[in-house]
Amino acid sequence: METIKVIIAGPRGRMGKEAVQLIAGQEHMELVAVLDHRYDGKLLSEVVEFSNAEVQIYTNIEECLQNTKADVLVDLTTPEFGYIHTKTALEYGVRPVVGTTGFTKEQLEELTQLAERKGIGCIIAPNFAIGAVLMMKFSQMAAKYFKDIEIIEMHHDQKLDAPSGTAVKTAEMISQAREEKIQGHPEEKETIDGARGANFEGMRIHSVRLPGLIAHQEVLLGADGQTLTIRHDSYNRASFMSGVKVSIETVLNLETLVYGLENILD
Ligand SMILES: NC(=O)C1=CN([C@@H]2O[C@H](COP(=O)(O)OP(=O)(O)OC[C@H]3O[C@@H](n4cnc5c(N)ncnc54)[C@H](OP(=O)(O)O)[C@@H]3O)[C@@H](O)[C@H]2O)C=CC1
Ligand SMILES: O=C(O)C1=N[C@H](C(=O)O)C[C@H](O)C1
Repeated sequence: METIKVIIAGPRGRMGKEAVQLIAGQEHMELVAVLDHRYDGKLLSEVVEFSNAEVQIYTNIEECLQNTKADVLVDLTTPEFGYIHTKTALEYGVRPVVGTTGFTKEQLEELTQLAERKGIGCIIAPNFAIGAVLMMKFSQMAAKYFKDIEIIEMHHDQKLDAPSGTAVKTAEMISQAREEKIQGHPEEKETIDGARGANFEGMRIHSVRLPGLIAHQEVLLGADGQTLTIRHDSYNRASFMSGVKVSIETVLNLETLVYGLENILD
């Protein structure tokens, strides 16, 4: 297998650090540069404690892409910059693997069209953990029989986007198996704004943010006299790394944008 040259954007972050370690452990992958918004020209090992990655930090994405001739850019940054990085990478013919969440529907559509036009692969995966993908698929299956659904996503309090990318993807997948439905009492009133959560085609999404949490989600499905709860927990960021690895390998063989890890797993 040929060596896959990888750039990581956001290498000092919680996910980015884990991804740097992942690449270091792969014989068929090489970290050729990292993209940050600080420490231009320094080595990653100089700015991240316990890192021995002797790889250059770039703060300018175009310079980074031109100088490194990478195959794949892994983005683990913020909704604002993740979108810019993905778009720029596609324009330069570098395949993005994007874990960053919080993109709008319009941004996803635009990136899909750009990848199509360029004829190169891109993977945007709101959740790289296999258990989370199964939770979404099981919820979609159950929605055929249980039409009333509430999603409770629970994350650490440093998270920028709400609802989480996983919750949005779950709701989108469920909506393929269930008609839009008004839930709860048709005349219910919120006496405190937001009490019933966000409304996605009648499904309710509740976002919890607390220190101590990492990434957790429950999908509650109700029917006459019974409820079904489908829950997934990530207890560390290593839980996401097998999905990052398979995405880096798979994106090389794609010619379009794929949104969701469920679309590339066997
Ligand atoms: N798909 C999945 O399975 C998962 C996705 N995520 C998503 O990944 C993203 C990152 O999460 P997490 O690691 O927890 O967040 P962190 O805040 O820990 O990391 C983000 C990193 O990006 C850096 N950054 C900010 N702006 C830029 C920029 N312009 N260029 C390069 N780097 C930049 C930040 O630097 P600084 O701190 O100096 O601002 C920080 O080091 C989020 O969108 C999150 O929702 C998270 C977990 C799993
Ligand atoms: O910010 C996080 O931490 C996570 N973000 C992703 C999301 O928004 O769904 C994936 C996972 O839940 C962790």
